[in-house]
Amino acid sequence: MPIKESELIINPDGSIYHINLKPDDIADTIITVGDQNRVDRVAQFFDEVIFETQKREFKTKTGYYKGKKLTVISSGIGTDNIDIVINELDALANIDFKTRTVKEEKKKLHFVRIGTSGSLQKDVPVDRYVASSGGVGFDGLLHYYAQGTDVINQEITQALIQHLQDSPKKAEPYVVDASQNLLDKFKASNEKHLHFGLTGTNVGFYGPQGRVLRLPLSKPNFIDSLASFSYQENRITNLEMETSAIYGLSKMLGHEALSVNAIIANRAMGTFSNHPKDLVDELIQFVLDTLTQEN
Ligand SMILES: O=P(O)(O)O[C@H]1O[C@H](CO)[C@@H](O)[C@H]1O
Ligand SMILES: O=c1cc[nH]c(=O)[nH]1
Repeated sequence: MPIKESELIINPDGSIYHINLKPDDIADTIITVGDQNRVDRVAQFFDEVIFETQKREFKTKTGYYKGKKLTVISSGIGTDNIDIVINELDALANIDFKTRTVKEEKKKLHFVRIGTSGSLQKDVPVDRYVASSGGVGFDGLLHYYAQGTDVINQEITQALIQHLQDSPKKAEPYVVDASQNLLDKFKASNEKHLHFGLTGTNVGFYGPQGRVLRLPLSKPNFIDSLASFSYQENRITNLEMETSAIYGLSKMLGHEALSVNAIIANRAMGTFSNHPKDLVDELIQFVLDTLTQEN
C-alpha cells in the first residue's frame, strides 16, 4: 500500500516536506548540529561542497572530507525537531518516492551529532568533550512509537526511575544506548579531552534543566538527583536537548548514532567557557578526523 500524501509529504520539486532534500542529496554518514550557522563551520573543513539548501532552521550541505562523502544538517533546538529530521532523512534513504512504498533492502545511515552541552560533574569541566554512551530522554518521544520499548536500555531506565522518584505528571524517562561501533571508534582516538557518559536530554533549557531566572522549580533538587545517579559504571555527565531522540529513532529505524558534545557550561561549578566558538571548531575538526580514520 502506498503511503498517503498526507503522511509522506513530497514537495513539488520532489524533496521531502521540512528538510527540503531529495534522496540523492544526502550521504550515508550525516552530521547533525543544532545551530544552523554551525553547518558552515563544519563544511568549511570539507574539500568540496557538492550540494546545499535551507528551509526554516534545516540547513544542509553535502560534500567530501578526506575522500569521505558527508552530509551536515542543522536540526534546530529540541527533540520535536529531531523527530522531523531523523524520520525525513530515513524516508530519503528507505522509501521509494515514486511508489511511496518502503524499500525491500534497507540502507543504514550513520548519524553523528556535534552539539553543545552543560556538564553536571565537577570532573568534566568546561572546554572538554563528552561522547554519549547513552541518551537519557525526559522528552517522552519514544513512548509514541510501538518499538520504543524494544530499544530502551531497561536496566538503566528502571534504576533511574527508582532513583528519581519523580512526578507522574512528567514523561517517564528512558535510556537508549549509543552505537557501539561509533563509540568504539571514538574510544580508539584516545583524545585526552574526551569523556564518556550518559547524556540527559531535556525538554527545555531553563526549568527542565534546573535553571532558575525568575521562575522557581517544581523539584528544586532535580539536577542534583541526575548528577548523583549511578548504575554500575554509568552516570549522567551532561545535559542538552537532542541526543535521546536521535539515539531512539536511529535504533528503531536500524541506523547507528553517536552524539559528541562540547562542554560549554559546568552546572556543578557555575562556570561557562571563555571561548565556546573555538571549542566547537576544535570538536568539529576532531569528529571529522575520527570519522575518516581507518581502524
Ligand atoms: O548547540 P546545540 O547543538 O544546539 O545543542 C545545545 O544547545 C541548544 C541550547 O542552547 C540545544 O539545542 C542544546 O542541545
Ligand atoms: O547547559 C547547557 C548548555 C548547552 N546546551 C544545553 O542544552 N544546556
